[in-house]
Amino acid sequence: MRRDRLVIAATLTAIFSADLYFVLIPKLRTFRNASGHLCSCPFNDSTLPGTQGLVQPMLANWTSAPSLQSATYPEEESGSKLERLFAHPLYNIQAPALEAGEKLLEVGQLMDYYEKKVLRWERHMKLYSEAAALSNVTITAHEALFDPDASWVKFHLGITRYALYSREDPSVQRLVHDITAMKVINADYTQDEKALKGACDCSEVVKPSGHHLKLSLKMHNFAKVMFKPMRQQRHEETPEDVFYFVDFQRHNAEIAAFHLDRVLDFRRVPPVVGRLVNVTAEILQVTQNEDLRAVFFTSPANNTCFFAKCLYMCKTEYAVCGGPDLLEGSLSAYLPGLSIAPRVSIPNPWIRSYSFSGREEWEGNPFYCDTIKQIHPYNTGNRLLNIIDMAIFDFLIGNMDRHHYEVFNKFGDEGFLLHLDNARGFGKHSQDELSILAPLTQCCMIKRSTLVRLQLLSRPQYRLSDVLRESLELDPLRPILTPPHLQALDRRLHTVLRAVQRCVRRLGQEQVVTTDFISSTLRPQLPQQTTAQIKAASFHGEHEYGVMSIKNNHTRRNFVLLVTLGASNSENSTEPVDLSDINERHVASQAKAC
Ligand SMILES: Nc1ncnc2c1ncn2[C@@H]1O[C@H](COP(=O)(O)OP(=O)(O)OP(=O)(O)O)[C@@H](O)[C@H]1O
Ligand SMILES: [Mn+2]
Repeated sequence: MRRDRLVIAATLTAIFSADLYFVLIPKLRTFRNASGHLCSCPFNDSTLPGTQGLVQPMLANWTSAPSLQSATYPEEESGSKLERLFAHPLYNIQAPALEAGEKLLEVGQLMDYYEKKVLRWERHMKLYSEAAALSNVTITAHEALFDPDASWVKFHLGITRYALYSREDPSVQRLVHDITAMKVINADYTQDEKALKGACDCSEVVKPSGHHLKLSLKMHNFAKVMFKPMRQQRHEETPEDVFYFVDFQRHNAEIAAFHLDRVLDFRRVPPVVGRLVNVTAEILQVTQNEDLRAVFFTSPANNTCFFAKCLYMCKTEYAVCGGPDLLEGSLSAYLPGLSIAPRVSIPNPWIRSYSFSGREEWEGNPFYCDTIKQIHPYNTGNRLLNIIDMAIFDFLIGNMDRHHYEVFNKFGDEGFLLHLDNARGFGKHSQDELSILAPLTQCCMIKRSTLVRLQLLSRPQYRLSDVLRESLELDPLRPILTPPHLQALDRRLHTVLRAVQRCVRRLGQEQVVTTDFISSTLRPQLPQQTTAQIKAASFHGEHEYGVMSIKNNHTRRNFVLLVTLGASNSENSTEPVDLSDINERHVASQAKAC
């Protein structure tokens, strides 16, 4: 009996030792190797669930930038993630020197325009004060002074064909700060609401949309901002049964969208900042519009409130109230006026039906993008890729209300898209509206420059929710987004990356990831040995990548091109470069990447 026990014990020990030696130890070794640094391939981390087979090889192909390696920035590294993001080479690419016509406005032209506006305002105020004195009405007249060095003027002057502002432009930070302190000298309905003249077709639930309670505020230095008051508490989610087109406009969504746009490096949203507005002193007492004054009332709780003039919503239960006078709101810096910088508003090809039961073609036709690709301006240039950027942005914020987009006339088809009006974003954090991504999933295209930034933001060292949280901390109305909204951003970012992954599996990287339109569309039309002049390049020797704006001799157009180059090429950066040469080198460095 005792011998039996001994045999059993000996057998078990033998089995355990064999298991330890042949199974457990090798497993531990593999695990250690996997989490170790055997492969120096960048982006080689596990931050993208379910992205094996796409993101790692894809990114390995694109860049061998050591600065992107986890080894350089361990996850727990302290310090500002936002600063680290903006210090990253991808966010420090030297912009090409601007050529004539690439700026939206010239200084002289803008100054003449504003001088005329200031004179008109002064004339108007003189007449208004005289009329008020005659009728024995006291008005609060605030001093107004135009300052050509004001940050809002600098913002207008800094708009180019590439973006609303440049990364390094200090005037945008200054403007955001200034807006919180500027004195309001006039308040009025916005132009589009004025066009409604108080009429509202109640058979159309959505359009026209004069019930949003947005106002335009003029400041003491002639800056103009659009004010959207707070209508919803931060923690409230849009109820399930509410259609997106009757959803509230959220002031915090406007603020968060500006910050997100900056973090994504799009720079297509005008600066927005939160501010506590005194609705009595800064709206009621400064407005000269009788209609606006007429919608103010005092609530039973003695708070000053106002409601929209639209008949459909002219009910006091839809009013917003100060507490008793102060009300949170978003203030968005106005773009230069339409008479000096005309813009065109274009229906979004992926527009939704603004009725209870309607359906648009794209919702039922999986080949819808093929049709769009044939139509001008989506059949050439960057327009369709810009629409896809916008769809990604809207998917991240959960905005289903992108019925139109605007572009500056001056920049023609190659201009960037303005992402105005993001107030219907951030309505639901617990739900991701996949249909917003339709332009990406149906067209299966994405700019390489957008994708690399999204991938960077999916890494723990630059996690989107972390950098955005930090950025939003700069706003006076912080916290702007609740934690679930921030977490939703990370989840949605991975959804975008997975959508790209599926496209690449189906169609191949060449077709899906567009080097800002050079590789798949333009190159085949070019003669074999077409040369391209690099206007500006930013090489980060040790990082081995650069972005160049090249002027193509054949088409005389500029492109931003992301390429992988060896460190030794940096001294060639001002030499004319052969396109096919770039691609050869690109391929060569891809091969050695991992
Ligand atoms: N920062 C800005 N500068 C200049 N114009 C702006 C700005 N923001 C918005 N606008 C203009 O005002 C219009 C209405 O603004 P917005 O879309 O934010 O309000 P809305 O009430 O939601 O209107 P709609 O329902 O038509 O979208 C925009 O289409 C745009 O032309
Ligand atoms: Mn809108």
